[in-house]
Amino acid sequence: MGLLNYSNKICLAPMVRIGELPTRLLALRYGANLVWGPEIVDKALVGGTLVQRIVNDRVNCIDFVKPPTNKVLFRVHPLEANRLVFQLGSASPDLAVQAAKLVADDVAGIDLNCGCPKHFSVHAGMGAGLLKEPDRLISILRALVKEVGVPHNVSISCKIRLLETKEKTLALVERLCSTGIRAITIHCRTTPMRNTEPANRGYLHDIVDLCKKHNVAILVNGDVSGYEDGKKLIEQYKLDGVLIARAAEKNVSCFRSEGPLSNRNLALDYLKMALEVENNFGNTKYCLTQIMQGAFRKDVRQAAQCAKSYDELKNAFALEQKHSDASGIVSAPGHEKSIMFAFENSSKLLKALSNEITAKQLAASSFTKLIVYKPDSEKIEDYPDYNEKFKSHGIDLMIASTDDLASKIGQSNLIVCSKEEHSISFEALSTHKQILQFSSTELESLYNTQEESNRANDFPNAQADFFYDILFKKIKGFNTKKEVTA
Ligand SMILES: Cc1cc2nc3c(=O)[nH]c(=O)nc-3n(C[C@H](O)[C@H](O)[C@H](O)COP(=O)(O)O)c2cc1C
Repeated sequence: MGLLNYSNKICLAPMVRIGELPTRLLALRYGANLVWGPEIVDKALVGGTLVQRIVNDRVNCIDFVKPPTNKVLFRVHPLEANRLVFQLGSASPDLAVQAAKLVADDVAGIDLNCGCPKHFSVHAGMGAGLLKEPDRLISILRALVKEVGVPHNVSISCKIRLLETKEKTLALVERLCSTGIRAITIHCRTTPMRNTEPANRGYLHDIVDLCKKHNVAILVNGDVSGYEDGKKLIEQYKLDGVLIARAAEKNVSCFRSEGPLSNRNLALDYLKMALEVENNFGNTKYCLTQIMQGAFRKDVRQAAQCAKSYDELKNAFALEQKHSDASGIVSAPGHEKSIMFAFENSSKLLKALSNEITAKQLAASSFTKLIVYKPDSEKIEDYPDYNEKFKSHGIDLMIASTDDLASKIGQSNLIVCSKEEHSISFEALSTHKQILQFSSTELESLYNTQEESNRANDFPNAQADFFYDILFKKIKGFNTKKEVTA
């Protein structure tokens, strides 16, 4: 999967119950760069019967299920590729390695929880219990790096709390940096401190300097309220990134650069996402009722709280819609619109699109922003600089990377994407975007035609008509249609 790049990242912190798939996917859609899953203890994966890895075609996910009940322990979506960190609870190098190996090929990072102050964790020598036994903590990290990180090409990290004194914290960080881990998250509170006490960043600069000296990424957690605050802290303390927990628990759209959504709109997005990925009903109800607090009429909240099935949850929302039209979350395209192209071979596509006819057609359909998704497999140098060409038609050209794919999908009014790229079409469809899909064979003919035509200087020619006909017919019609597939 390739090692994680932790630099300049605003991330969803690990949270049991909250950090299941719907929250993670929404966090990514709203702009989070990386997402941590909820802590799962090693024994849940390897104790008794081994967890099984199952490809779930129905929701296009990988499920880790526990026989004999086959309860889903962890569900991973392809949209999380390169951006998902699995958090492990462990007190033993052997168990940690066995458990981490089971998920290593489906996640980008594995993080050891060394900060949970809860009795069940500390009592078993896990979480903050590890801070009291640094030798064991170090041996777990070394084992994870050697036996999982290196062979599976997955990044190993840990999340710790401050110790009682600056000297003790720095001494521990120095030891952690020598284990081969790639990142440390520091929750700026000591173990006895409750979350209601303000985070202590008093000597954060020293911790940052130490990590930088060892080339280990440093991420900070504690009282980060959202996108703006995160960016400010990254700059102020020269951090690699920040992790946001409670602010995201309350409203996961805190990752949006343009500010959070109202809890009403968020609740609707959450329910739709939970349905799309078939999230466990009990978990959906728990997360949803948290989001709904104070944001819905009392009778609606009560109906949600009493719901025993997804149908009953939907009925609760139907009750709400009697009072207000909640369909406003599917934003109507305004005057200025964005179009996004997302294919595996986008540099070729951009070359094929960069002709006068395309630019004029896009401008005629009021598109002022053209977003082209650059998959990780392509180099930015492969993208010719067509900015001026499109600019002369009043269109801003923007190249989006995997990191900001979800947020760019969120900003687009129409998404033209590959039929084979399920994660893109999933995100586009679940955000209720207009979507137009082409297969790679259809596109291939466009590329080839364009290359021939370039040589003959007569683009587009008759063979490209197929693609262009469908594309522009649909683009022109897209205001009135909800979903478009070629
Ligand atoms: C509901 C909830 C669940 C949490 N679960 C985890 C967890 O699984 N692993 C972990 O390392 N920290 C967990 N934490 C702690 C947070 O990741 C974070 O360290 C803490 O809340 C401080 O960050 P904040 O001030 O942004 O909330 C949890 C916190 C909350 C509120």
